[in-house]
Amino acid sequence: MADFVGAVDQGTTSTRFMIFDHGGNEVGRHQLEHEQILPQAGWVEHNPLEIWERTQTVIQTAMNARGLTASDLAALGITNQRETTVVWNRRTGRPYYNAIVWQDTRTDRIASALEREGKGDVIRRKAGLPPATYFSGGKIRWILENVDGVREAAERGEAVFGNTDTWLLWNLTGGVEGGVHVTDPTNASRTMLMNLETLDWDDELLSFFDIPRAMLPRIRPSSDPRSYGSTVQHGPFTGPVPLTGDLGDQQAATVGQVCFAPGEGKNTYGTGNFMLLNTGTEIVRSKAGLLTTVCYQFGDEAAVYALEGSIAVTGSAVQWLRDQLKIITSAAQSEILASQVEDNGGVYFVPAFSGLFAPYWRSDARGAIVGLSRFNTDAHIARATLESICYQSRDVAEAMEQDSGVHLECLKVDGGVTVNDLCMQLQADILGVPVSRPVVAETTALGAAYAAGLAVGFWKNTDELRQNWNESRRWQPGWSAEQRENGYARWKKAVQRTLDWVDVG
Ligand SMILES: Nc1ncnc2c1ncn2[C@@H]1O[C@H](COP(=O)(O)OP(=O)(O)O)[C@@H](O)[C@H]1O
Ligand SMILES: O=P(O)(O)OC[C@H](O)CO
Repeated sequence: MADFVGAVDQGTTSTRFMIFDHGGNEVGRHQLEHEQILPQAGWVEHNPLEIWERTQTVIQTAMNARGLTASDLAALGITNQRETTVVWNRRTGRPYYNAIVWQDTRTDRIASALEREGKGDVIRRKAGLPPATYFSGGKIRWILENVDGVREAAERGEAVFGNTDTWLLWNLTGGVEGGVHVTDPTNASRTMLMNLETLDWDDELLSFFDIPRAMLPRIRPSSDPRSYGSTVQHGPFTGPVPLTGDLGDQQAATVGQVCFAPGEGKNTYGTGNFMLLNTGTEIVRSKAGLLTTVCYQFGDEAAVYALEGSIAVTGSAVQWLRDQLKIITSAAQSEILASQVEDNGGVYFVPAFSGLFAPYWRSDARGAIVGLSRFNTDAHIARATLESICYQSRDVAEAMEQDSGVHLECLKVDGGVTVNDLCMQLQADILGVPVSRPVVAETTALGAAYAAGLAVGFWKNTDELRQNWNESRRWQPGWSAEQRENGYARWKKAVQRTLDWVDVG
C-alpha cells in the first residue's frame, strides 16, 4: 500500500493541502488564501472558480515539493468550511453566482419568516438547527429567487447545489465529464434540509424553502470506499487517487482530536470558534441554544452525533483589529499588545458582527465595546478581544454542560488562534479548567485524512488513531473563583448591551 494519505482543507480564509504518514505526522503541505468578497454590509462571498483553481495549485505544489505522484497516496479526504453555498451548471461547470459564505446575513428575512410562520420548531426537531442565516437552505433559496434562470435549470436537474466539499469533489472527479455529485451527512446536517434520523433530504423541509430535490447531492457516509470515486487524470493529480473521506471541517477536527467516545469534545479557534461534543449514536436535542449535528458516519456503522456551539467571530475579531482598526500589524501582535496590560481595564468587547450565534441566536445583535473610560488604551482593547474569544467559548461550554450533563475536565483545543499563549492562558482562567493542545495542530486536515484512510484500510480502526494523539502544551487555570465569576458576570452584562440593535423584520 502507498505510504501516505492526502487531505484538502477548504477553509473560510484559505485552502490547504496536507499529506500525512501512518503516524499522523505531517509530511507536506501548501496553503493559499482566496479573496473575501464583501459587496455590502452583512454580505460575504467567495469565487468558487478561484477556490477550485487554488485547490489545484496547493495540491500540485505540495506533491511536487515532496516529489510525490498519485500512486504515493493511498486515499484522499476532503474537509470544508460548512454551509457556504455554491450553485452551478453541471453542463458548463460555471457557477450561477458567487458562493454565499456561512457568515453572510442577507437571508435574515427568510430565517425570521420561517419562525413567524411557525416552521421553526419543525426545523429544530427534524434538522437539529434553529432557523438562522448561518445555514445553507436560506442561501439556496436566495439564489433561486434572485438569479435569473436558476429555478428552471434546477427543476431540470441542470443547476445543482453543493457546499465546497461537493463542488471540489465534482471537479476532482471530472466535472462536466461525469463528476460525482455527492456529500456526506456532516455537511448535509448544516443545510436545514436533512432529517437527522433518516440522514436523507426531507420533503417537508425542502417544501419550507421551495428547493427542488433534483439539485441536491447524494448523501453518502463520511468514510466510504465506494461513493466518491477517484481523481481524474487531467486534474491536479495526473492519476487516480481514491476519494474516500468527506467531513465538514469542525467534525473533521473532532475526528482529528480522536473524540470517538461519547462525552469527548474539542474547541477549534479559527475565523470563528466551534465546540463539538460527541454524544454517540444518540440524538441529543439542545435546550440551551446549541446545535445538534452529525459528527461522522464511518462506512456501514451507525451515524455518531454531536452537540455543537458555533461562534461566528473569534479569530476574525483579531483580523478586525489588524485590518480595520489597524492597532496591530499582524495577528501575532495581538498577544504582544494585550500583554502590555495586566487586565482588561474594565473593557469588554462583544464582536457580534454577524449577530450572535450560539447560544443566543440573535441576528438583531451587533458588536459593542463597553466599559470604556479615558484611562483605556489600545492594549485594553486587544486584551478584551482575546477575552471575547474565551468568554464566548465559556458561554457555549456552559450550554454544553447544561444539555449533556457532562462536566468538562479539560478542553482540547486546536486552530490558528491557539498559537496565542496569552489567549489560551485566559481561556483556562475564564473556564476554570485546563486547556490542552495536541502536537499535530492541523486536526481538521488530519481528521479528513483519517476518514479517507480508514475507508481503504490504511488505518485499521479508531483505536489505532488514538495512538497518534499526543499533547504538546497544557495551560492551567490561574484566576481565583471570585475573579472568574466577576469577569463572567460583566461579560453577560456586555452581551445584553448588543441585543435588539438592528431591525431584522
Ligand atoms: N497569534 C495569533 N493570535 C490571535 N489570533 C491569531 C493568531 N494567529 C492567527 N490568528 C487568527 O486565526 C485565524 C486563522 O486560523 P485558521 O485556523 O487558519 O482559520 P480558518 O480555518 O477559519 O481559516 C485568523 O482569524 C487569525 O486572525
Ligand atoms: O473555515 P473555518 O475553519 O472558519 O470553519 C467554518 C465553519 O465550518 C463554519 O460553520
